[in-house]
Amino acid sequence: MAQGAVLANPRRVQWSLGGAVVGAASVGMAAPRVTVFPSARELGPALSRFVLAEAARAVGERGRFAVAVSGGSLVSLLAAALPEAGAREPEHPGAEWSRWILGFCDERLVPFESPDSTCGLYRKQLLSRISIPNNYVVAINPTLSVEEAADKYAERLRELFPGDNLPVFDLVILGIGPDGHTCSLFPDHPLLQEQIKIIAPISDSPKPPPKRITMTLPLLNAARCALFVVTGDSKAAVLKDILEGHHENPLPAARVRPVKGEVHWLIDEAAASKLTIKVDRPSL
Ligand SMILES: O=C(O)[C@H](O)[C@@H](O)[C@H](O)[C@H](O)COP(=O)(O)O
Repeated sequence: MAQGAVLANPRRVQWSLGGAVVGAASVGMAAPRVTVFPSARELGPALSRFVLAEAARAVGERGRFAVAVSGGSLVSLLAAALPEAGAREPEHPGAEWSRWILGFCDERLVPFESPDSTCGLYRKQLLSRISIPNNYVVAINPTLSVEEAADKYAERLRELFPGDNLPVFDLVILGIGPDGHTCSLFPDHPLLQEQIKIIAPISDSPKPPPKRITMTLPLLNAARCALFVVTGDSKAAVLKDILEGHHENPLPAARVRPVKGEVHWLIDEAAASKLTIKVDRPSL
């Protein structure tokens, strides 16, 4: 059982942050669990506890932890908290980095040296401090065309998930844009209808740079757990729409509903400011 996780019953797992339960989920239910923190400062340690608990559960059950991460502000949030948590608890079963497979929920088609490269940023800020084996960091080949890069990425994932019809990540960690995009899946984009590809190219991303590859909804919704991390008042309106709106044409982030998995939201008070639904506020 993942350290820090208290199994209330076979269908519920609770995550603790120094004794305070920061979230709970009924395994198999898609109902999102929303946990609100005063600011990113308090959210960071809870994020690393959550990730390490998921990692411990995966390693305990399957001997490895397959996680996919997004770009943007998530990079610095993870880099600030994860290495420190791992150093604080080197025996934590989730901190056995050699058991990790790290993929990217999306990636920009730029050289790794570019400040726009998500993998480049993770290499600099996180992977220089936690030693995931290089061949288990699934990076794109940015020298290919965006179509080829997407195909090659999908091929590599299928190699790493032999026997899975769809690669099943233990955890996908997502952000949202003010327009409700997640990964590089944008509102009203044809990619939202993609049902065959697991990784798709996009050349007209409204968020620069324009050329990217992205996980598609079938792949995201095959995950065991989807975790959204959202901070800042610029996300408050769209977050209300995603969590409380009932649309014929849901925003991309609202379409992430893992078929057999959980959805969690770790957000700060600024992003939560327009919500009326029930949320958890851990006593820190
Ligand atoms: O590489 C990217 O651009 C992302 O994967 C993207 O989907 C990001 O998660 C959101 O745009 C939120 O970004 P912020 O958290 O920086 O607002």
